[in-house]
Amino acid sequence: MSSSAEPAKRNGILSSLALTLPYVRPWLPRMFVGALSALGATIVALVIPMVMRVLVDGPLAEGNPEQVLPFGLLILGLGIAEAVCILLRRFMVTGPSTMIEATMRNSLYAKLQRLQVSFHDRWQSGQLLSRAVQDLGRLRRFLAFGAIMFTVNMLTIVIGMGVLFYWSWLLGLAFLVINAPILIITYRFERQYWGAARLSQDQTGDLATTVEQSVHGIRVLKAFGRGPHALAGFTTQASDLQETEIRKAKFDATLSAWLTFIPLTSYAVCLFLGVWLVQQEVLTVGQLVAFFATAVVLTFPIESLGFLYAFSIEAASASVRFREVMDADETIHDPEEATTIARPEGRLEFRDVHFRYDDAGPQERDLVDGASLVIVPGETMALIGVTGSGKTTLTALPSRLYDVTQGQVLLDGVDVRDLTLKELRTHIAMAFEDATLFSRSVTDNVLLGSGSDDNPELVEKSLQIAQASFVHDLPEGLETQIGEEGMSLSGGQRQRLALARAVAAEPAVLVLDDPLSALDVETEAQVEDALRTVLASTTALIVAHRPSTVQLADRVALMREGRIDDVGTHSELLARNAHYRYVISSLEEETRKRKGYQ
Ligand SMILES: Nc1ncnc2c1ncn2[C@@H]1O[C@H](COP(=O)(O)OP(=O)(O)OP(=O)(O)O)[C@@H](O)[C@H]1O
Repeated sequence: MSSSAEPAKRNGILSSLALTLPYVRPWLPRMFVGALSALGATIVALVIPMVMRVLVDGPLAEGNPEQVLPFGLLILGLGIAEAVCILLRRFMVTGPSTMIEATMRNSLYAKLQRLQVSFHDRWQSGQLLSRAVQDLGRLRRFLAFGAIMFTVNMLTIVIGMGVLFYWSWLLGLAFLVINAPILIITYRFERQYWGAARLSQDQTGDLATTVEQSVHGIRVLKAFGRGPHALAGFTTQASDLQETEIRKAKFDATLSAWLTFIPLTSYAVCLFLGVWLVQQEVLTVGQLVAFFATAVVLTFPIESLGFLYAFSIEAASASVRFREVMDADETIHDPEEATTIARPEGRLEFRDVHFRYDDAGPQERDLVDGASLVIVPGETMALIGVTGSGKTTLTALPSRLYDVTQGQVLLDGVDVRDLTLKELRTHIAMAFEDATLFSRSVTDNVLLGSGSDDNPELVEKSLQIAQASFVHDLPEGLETQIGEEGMSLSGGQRQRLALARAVAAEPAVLVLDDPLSALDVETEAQVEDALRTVLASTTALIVAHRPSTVQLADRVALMREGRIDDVGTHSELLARNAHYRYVISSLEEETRKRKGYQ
């Protein structure tokens, strides 16, 4: 999903922020105390002018300087009370906001784990990364500071207005009328700023995707000398983001200017009016001082509205972006009433299976278009077909990386959709051509699918079968941390480790999507020999791109135009199927070419 993807319909700020309520709710009492403390601090700040009025109209006007000390002490006490309230606010709010952020981040990560592969096919990694890191950080800061200050400042303004009216309703009214246009200005600001805030967050996600992709593909970029080209693309994206940030800053600056200018204008008008009222003896000097002391207290809350309003909009937009992921449909999930297979035998059946990707055009035929195939327990079935015939796609269906769009995949006669995903994936393990490893130790990588964290015998056995004993020569043996995605290993080494991982899962069914493609022919033969011993008890479906892999199999299934065209032993198919002979001869041709290169 890119920045051009349709963002969720724009809600109001409050309803967007309310999307985080399930995570905020447990902490509301504490945050409420925090808000009360902040309000306490503000009220204390508002009381100080009142004390000053009494001081000015009383002891100072009457010429009693000895009474100034108690007033001074009172103001000092009020100052201390204000500081304590501010401390309490921080204490009450900081912990919850970090807890909320952590809970939301964990929920997001858990959701990403649950979401089907087709979701990840559609969404850019940077968009997910920026939501998990940047948006949630923004929400935390808003909850810890913005939300409380916004509420308190609004309350301060309302209470302060009341106090201004108390000192002089005429001055209060003048103050209110002159400041009223702020409402219209902030309304316009919200409309402009919302779009820019969302755009900037999406562009940040796009930028993160670009960084991620270029780091991931750094070898390709370097090998093809495309670094400068990638940099040019990145620079364009970065300057798009910069432009959006400048637009935001302009909106922000315009609002702040109005929020400074309008209250100052109102002070000037109120000053003239106030002096005149004092001359008319409608107001005392003390009341006028108190009015202005109160109005000064309101200066910061009014000015800060611009910044806090922008902050709220950004947090609201971040909250919408978070929910867009959280609300994504989980199309592949556990059944309501799951069946279980206590002792799987490993009979795998594709029964009239159809599948098409979400982005397939309506006129296109199904990519898997009525495939039927039975693999009996302990059998090794090779799957071959011309490139693009749908072999990889078919192998993704048994473990429900994608769900069939019609038909059934059955394990021991049970529809795979009737098992929990956890159980299904303990029965069926996969190894892919593109071997993905994690930045963890060799042991952790091998045991990833085994359900055990510590099983040295199993690790050793699996490594032997996958001909991956090279790991013992790594600097720290099995405890060596593998670089990100196994980048520190060769392609063939990575594939062998991924194969060891699939073997260590000790599944009833092993699905191997051409996991030996990066191996030299000799190593492949050794792995195949070792696999034969394992596969004797395991049902296996192996996508084959080399004739030697086909010979490992008990039978071969030929895939053609989305169907299983023929099934038989290698020699049977060679004898009776012209298309099979064509596919095999192209595989032989490819293998010859590859050998020529080696
Ligand atoms: N995630 C996806 N979303 C949309 N289309 C896809 C996706 N993955 C594969 N395809 C399309 O499905 C078709 C079949 O791909 P698939 O990888 O299953 O074929 P294959 O027989 O394994 O090919 P090869 O032998 O080259 O590995 C291709 O045309 C491909 O473009």
